[in-house]
Amino acid sequence: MQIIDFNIKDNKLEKNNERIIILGKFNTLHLGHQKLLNKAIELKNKTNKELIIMVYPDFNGFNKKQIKNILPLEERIKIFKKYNVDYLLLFEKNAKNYQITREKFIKYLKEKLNVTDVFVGENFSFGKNKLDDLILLNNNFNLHLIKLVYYNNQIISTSLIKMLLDEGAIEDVKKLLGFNYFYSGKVVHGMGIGKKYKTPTANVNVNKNLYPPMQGIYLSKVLIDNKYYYGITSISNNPTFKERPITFETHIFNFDQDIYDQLIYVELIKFMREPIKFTSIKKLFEQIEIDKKDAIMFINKKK
Ligand SMILES: Cc1cc2nc3c(=O)[nH]c(=O)nc-3n(C[C@H](O)[C@H](O)[C@H](O)COP(=O)(O)O)c2cc1C
Ligand SMILES: Nc1ncnc2c1ncn2[C@@H]1O[C@H](COP(=O)(O)OP(=O)(O)OP(=O)(O)O)[C@@H](O)[C@H]1O
Repeated sequence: MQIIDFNIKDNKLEKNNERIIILGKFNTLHLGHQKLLNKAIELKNKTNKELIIMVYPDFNGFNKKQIKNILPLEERIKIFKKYNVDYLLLFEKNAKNYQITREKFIKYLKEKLNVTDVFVGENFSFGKNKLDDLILLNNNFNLHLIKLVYYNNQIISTSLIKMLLDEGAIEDVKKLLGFNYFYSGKVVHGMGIGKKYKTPTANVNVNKNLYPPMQGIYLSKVLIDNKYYYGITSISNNPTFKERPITFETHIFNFDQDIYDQLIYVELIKFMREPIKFTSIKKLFEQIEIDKKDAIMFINKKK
């Protein structure tokens, strides 16, 4: 997969291939996005045309701000590679790119990228004028307008999933994403307190662009070296202790290997409770023992 930084003047791709493009921001990959992607891949396989997907990076070029996404760009790249997408068109939100007219953008797609087919959801628009935008696309390409995917009468959208994450509604998030919300990163050293209380935790250095869920204690599944383990994850600023930054740490069940510096994936399965400010470390670890029992009970029920 080739990553192209959008540039209206450059980015000329070879003419000998016709191409399909999926237009949107794609800040994550929810069930609506997956429908679009699967339909476009069907056409790619049928026609041998190459597939381009337009995505927004984790950066807002207007105010130079980092954006927090449910899937930071590096995770999205891994997924699009698995889908065999040929090109990722990185479209930075900045004044220069936003000044480009729809007509110029369409000309660029046709002449520079040799696009013949465009996939968008029914709610797609370049700006405010949705109907006009769709007519314009239809006049210039084979337009594949994909019906929106709903959950409980609500259109699935990135914004809706972010709202649910803010509430810790991790099980609903899974229904909209089609996969467990997860984060990944290398295991780093913590304070070493957990070990003393028979609860070692894998602290993960998460991508700064990750959109976090509500702080809390979650039942989780951890992927290490292609093998899954259950765990309990604490995402909190550890209110029992003074001025600790937010940490992402997991006590992994039935596991005692040294994994410092190793890349792990942590999938959140169930919200268990909110973090509590305990009056002593002893009380905190008494509660953690209860959490372990609750988690094991739940895991055994699932099996
Ligand atoms: C299952 C679990 C539940 C936790 N619950 C809380 C909590 O309610 N309040 C809190 O201040 N810290 C909580 N923590 C975080 C602990 O403060 C943290 O694991 C401990 O300070 C050890 O940190 P270390 O890994 O840096 O040594 C929890 C951790 C785990 C694994
Ligand atoms: N629920 C959905 N079903 C089908 N297609 C969708 C759905 N939501 C978005 N799309 C389409 O997927 C493409 C990318 O969507 P985009 O990421 O821009 O929107 P979104 O997920 O609704 O995000 P936001 O909430 O930030 O607007 C667009 O073509 C859009 O029309």
